[in-house]
Amino acid sequence: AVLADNGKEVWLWSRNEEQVKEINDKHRNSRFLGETELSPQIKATSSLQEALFNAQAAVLVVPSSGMREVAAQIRPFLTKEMLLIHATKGFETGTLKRMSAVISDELPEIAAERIVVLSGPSHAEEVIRQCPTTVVVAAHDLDAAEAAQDLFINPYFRVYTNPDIAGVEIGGSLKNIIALGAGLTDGLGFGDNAKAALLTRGLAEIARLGQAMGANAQTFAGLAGLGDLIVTCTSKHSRNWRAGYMLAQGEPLEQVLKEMGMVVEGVKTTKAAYELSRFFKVSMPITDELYSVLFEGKSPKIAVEDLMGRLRKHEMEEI
Ligand SMILES: NC(=O)C1=CN([C@@H]2O[C@H](COP(=O)(O)OP(=O)(O)OC[C@H]3O[C@@H](n4cnc5c(N)ncnc54)[C@H](OP(=O)(O)O)[C@@H]3O)[C@@H](O)[C@H]2O)C=CC1
Ligand SMILES: O=C(CO)COP(=O)(O)O
Repeated sequence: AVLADNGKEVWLWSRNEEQVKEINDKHRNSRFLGETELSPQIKATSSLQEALFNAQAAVLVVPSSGMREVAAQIRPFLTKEMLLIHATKGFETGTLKRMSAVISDELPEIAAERIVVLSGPSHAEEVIRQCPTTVVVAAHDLDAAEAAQDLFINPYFRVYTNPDIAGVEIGGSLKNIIALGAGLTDGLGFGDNAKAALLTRGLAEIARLGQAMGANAQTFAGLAGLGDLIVTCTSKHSRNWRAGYMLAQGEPLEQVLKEMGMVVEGVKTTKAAYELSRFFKVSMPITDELYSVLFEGKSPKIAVEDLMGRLRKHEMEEI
């Protein structure tokens, strides 16, 4: 919608024929956007070849679990000049790779300089209403970042550049763990103090792992770090927050995910971060407790008690 508002011809690709038909015939995507009318400049297709024909840029936004498969599928239709922008938040299960690395694996002929990450505090439900939104585009190459900035920027969608791809991907992914935790503490009826504690100490462990993985600490104070953490932990639009809230009501994880019907990246990301924290030998107490709640049946209330009862320490201590 942002690209169409900027006068671009936009082709959406979907594997769902009914969705394609609805977008083309009625200019609506009712499953995700209700009655909102889409610009007629947005066309849909179930053919990747058609979607990518003569394209200046491809924007990949499937859930992290589908990124490798979709990147491989688009390979025959890419040109070297095309900009590859992704907005997916998460790591690949098993390999623990960031999404830009998964894309590079599958598209070896695309120069790393053409890969751009778009991230930040941006719920689709508000962007479609043209609510003022700020995001960041990260690329190794400033020209590529500025080309992506040019495509998206407009009076309601402000786009900053940042050279730190790792930091932007890691910040956007790890905040979903803390958002699950924020939903849990809200669901348990704990107040604003608990939420502020979770965000602040959550950001500390996000930055700790991020720096160990080669990211710039400053990125975590920016839109892809603190910004996205705030929007996801404080909004009812957030699927991760909602999933945490439902878990606190005692609903089993499988049922929560089924009811949501949309991706809750924080679940897989908790497992990935749990493994990454051990690989990089970084302490992530909130992630550890969430791992126990999600995958080991620990009671959320006991998890909070255990976090509060940890050994006393200095606020700036590394471990
Ligand atoms: N929604 C938001 O506001 C934001 C989302 N993101 C990130 O974007 C990514 C996608 O999120 P979102 O669109 O909200 O997720 P949803 O679950 O709402 O939608 C996912 C869409 O991707 C399709 N899909 C899933 N896997 C594949 C695949 N292998 N091949 C083709 N299509 C596939 C699904 O199709 P089907 O219905 O057929 O399964 C569905 O249409 C996530 O990483 C999320 O964190 C980032 C910023 C904001
Ligand atoms: O990343 C998002 C907003 O920036 C969307 O968060 P959820 O996936 O929790 O809905």
